[in-house]
Amino acid sequence: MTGTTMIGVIGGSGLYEIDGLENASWQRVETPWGDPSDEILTGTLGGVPMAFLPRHGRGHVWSPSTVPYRANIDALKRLGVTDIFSVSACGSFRENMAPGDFVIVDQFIDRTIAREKSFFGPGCVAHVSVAHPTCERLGAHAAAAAREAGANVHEGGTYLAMEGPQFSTLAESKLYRDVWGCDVIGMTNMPEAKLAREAEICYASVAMVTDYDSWHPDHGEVDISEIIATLGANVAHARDLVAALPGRLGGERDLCNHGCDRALDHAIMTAPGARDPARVAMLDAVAGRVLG
Ligand SMILES: CSC[C@H]1O[C@H](OP(=O)(O)O)[C@H](O)[C@@H]1O
Ligand SMILES: Nc1ncnc2[nH]cnc12
Repeated sequence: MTGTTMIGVIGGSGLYEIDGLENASWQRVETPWGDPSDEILTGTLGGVPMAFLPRHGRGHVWSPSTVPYRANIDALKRLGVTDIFSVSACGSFRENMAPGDFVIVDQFIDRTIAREKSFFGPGCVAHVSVAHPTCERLGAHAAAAAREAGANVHEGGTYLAMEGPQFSTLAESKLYRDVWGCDVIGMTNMPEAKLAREAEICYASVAMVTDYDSWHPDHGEVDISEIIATLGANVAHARDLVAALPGRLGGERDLCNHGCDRALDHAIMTAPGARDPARVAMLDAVAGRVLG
């Protein structure tokens, strides 16, 4: 065993709080990247420490483009989170991935264009691999927990991350489905997953299908009221999934067999003497393990 587990849950549309945490309190966490989306609910569940952050803030105040992704991941790292389960609503490009189903995403195509995507930059340059952008081990736990929660689960799927906030045109929807082979679409998992990798936190993405996007001949345009109704009907599965996580992960953890927790081992390019102390100071939580 190399350390203790702390589970982080990022709640997406429809999931703004969770129940059942012992010693629960909402905590304000300051980061060098600004304020996170909201205070973070911390406590323990089944004896395992947990932190819950509503991605859009309570009351849904942040749009997909304005979610403070860097502050969110930094704040979770700062609290000691080792394993993030991201919960999101998504549209589906596959007939068999029906509204209400859960997809354990394992690949992304990042089409977002207006977001800060890295903690690194001038003064401290780093390049991590995101060839396999989610943690296989955590994804398997997410799939098992979702099944335990009674959801219909698809293990594996490619998520197209779009900028939004508008939904896709019909031509875009067909391109993503027929040409690019994507399975689901959403607006938030990028750059979240990339930042989690830079912060050496294992990351799994649980996408709850709310609609068929616009490609489906029998479903027409994406209708937000239908999305909200589907979310309402499925949020109980998401809460049950979260409740099943501590029992699956346990309180102690080994090194990640996927290497997520060592992603920065050989990633930093800037020579020690050439690093900008101000940038290095901002990386205290995210990259303190390798920057010292
Ligand atoms: C409510 S429909 C569009 C909205 O829902 C998804 O949010 P999240 O990923 O946080 O669950 C999608 O990405 C859009 O932001
Ligand atoms: N069809 C869709 N496109 C983008 N984001 C979504 N979130 C839920 N449904 C979506």
